[in-house]
Amino acid sequence: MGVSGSGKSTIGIALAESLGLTFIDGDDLHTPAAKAKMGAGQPLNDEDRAPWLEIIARRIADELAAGHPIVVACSALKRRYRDLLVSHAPSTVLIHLAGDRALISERQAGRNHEYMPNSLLDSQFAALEPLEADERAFAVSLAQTPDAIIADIRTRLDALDAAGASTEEVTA
Ligand SMILES: Nc1ncnc2c1ncn2[C@@H]1O[C@H](COP(=O)(O)OP(=O)(O)OP(=O)(O)O)[C@@H](O)[C@H]1O
Ligand SMILES: O=C(O)[C@H](O)[C@@H](O)[C@H](O)[C@H](O)CO
Repeated sequence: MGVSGSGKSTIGIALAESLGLTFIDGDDLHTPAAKAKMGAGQPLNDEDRAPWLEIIARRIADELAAGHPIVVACSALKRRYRDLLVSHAPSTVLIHLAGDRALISERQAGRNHEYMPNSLLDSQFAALEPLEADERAFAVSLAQTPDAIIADIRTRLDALDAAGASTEEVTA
């Protein structure tokens, strides 16, 4: 999870490969209308995100029901969004790719996104609610190479496993 440009797709793909799991990018599950709204420079609101989060939550539940632990990239900016995802898959581990706005803005400048303008970064930070202590979650710094981030995540997941928490599905 994290704001636009935090590395969810990049790290999600690499993490899924590293863990031998399927990867699902929440961006691929947006409706054309939602993509058009963001493309027009309008941030999504709670009403816009609700059906999208439901679709992601159902995909997670379906994959887990079929015995396929997965890695999912989803902004999951607000606590109640994360609670919805976790309600469908209680074993979810949320991983926040956290970093400062300047670095993320720099990274956004280096890519051409299908629809997301860099101008929406402030609205992403405005919507972002930091992880809370009771969430089965951790933050990792995005100010590292992708390989270092993957190593960091795997260390933290192993620690969760050692603590007896099975990690069937992670959300980046
Ligand atoms: N750890 C990293 N180090 C350097 N560059 C990175 C790192 N992670 C991602 N990037 C680069 O930053 C840009 C944004 O990454 P990415 O598209 O994965 O973010 P995202 O969170 O999925 O964004 P969005 O939600 O807008 O799709 C890409 O150009 C990507 O190659
Ligand atoms: O929650 C949201 O506002 C959206 O999911 C955005 O985060 C974009 O989909 C994604 O970041 C692509 O840029």
